[in-house]
Amino acid sequence: MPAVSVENLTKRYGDTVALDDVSFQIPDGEFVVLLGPSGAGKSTLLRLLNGLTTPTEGSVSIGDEEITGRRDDIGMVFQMHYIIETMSAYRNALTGALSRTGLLDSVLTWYEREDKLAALDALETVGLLDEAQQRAGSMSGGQKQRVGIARALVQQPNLLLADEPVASLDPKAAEEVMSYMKRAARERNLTTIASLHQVEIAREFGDRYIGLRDGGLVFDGGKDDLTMDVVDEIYYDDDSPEADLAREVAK
Ligand SMILES: Nc1ncnc2c1ncn2[C@@H]1O[C@H](COP(=O)(O)OP(=O)(O)OP(=O)(O)O)[C@@H](O)[C@H]1O
Repeated sequence: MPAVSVENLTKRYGDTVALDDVSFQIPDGEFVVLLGPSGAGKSTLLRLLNGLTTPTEGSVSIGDEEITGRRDDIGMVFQMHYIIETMSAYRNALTGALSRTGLLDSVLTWYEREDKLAALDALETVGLLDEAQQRAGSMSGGQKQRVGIARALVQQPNLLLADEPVASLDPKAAEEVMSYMKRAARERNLTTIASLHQVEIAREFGDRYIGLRDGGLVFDGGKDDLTMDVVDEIYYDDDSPEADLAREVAK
């Protein structure tokens, strides 16, 4: 059974078709990169996968369960990391256990021993064990994003979703963050879907690529199939710097 099944998924906002009859299946443990210009529907798809919004038509299933609302077993990493700057990396990672612990317990700092171990384990996975007690606010953008990944891992997700996780980082930090995300996914056989603007980084990390344009699926394939023509097809009338760079890299 696939880890994720998307069947004829359509999302309309009034007259806007944000996602148009999209279908695909993702096997367990695959690392999928979502590509597409601004407005293509990437965030909408991630929000549907996370149960943050409901389909107009079609369905999304995790394993054999159709998603009907927000779920605790789906980890999310955002462009803005939303970590708490005054807390240590460790305490930020621990908040990933909130879905199991409950808000009151977390405020009173009653975490289970297994959650504490999970937080340390997750920090180790993202290369921040030595910085566990460092105040998150004093960390670099890349380190903060790695704390965000650790927090998502503590949630013990069955699916990891990342919406433009490295868009606000310089290329070196972006590559580092993606390396750690890939490592986390590999080590835990964690099915991951990450939307990325930077095709040069995408090329390095994806097992598979899904290209969206105007809400429709225009590409679904591996690295070798991600040719210049395909990139042009995905970004056809987008003249943003990211799209120009994408074409440059695909040459
Ligand atoms: N809540 C909403 N209400 C109305 N329209 C929306 C809403 N969310 C998304 N849209 C529209 O749906 C389309 C797809 O948007 P979406 O944010 O999914 O694209 P995207 O590929 O993630 O773009 P970006 O890279 O800029 O985030 C756009 O036309 C957008 O304006």
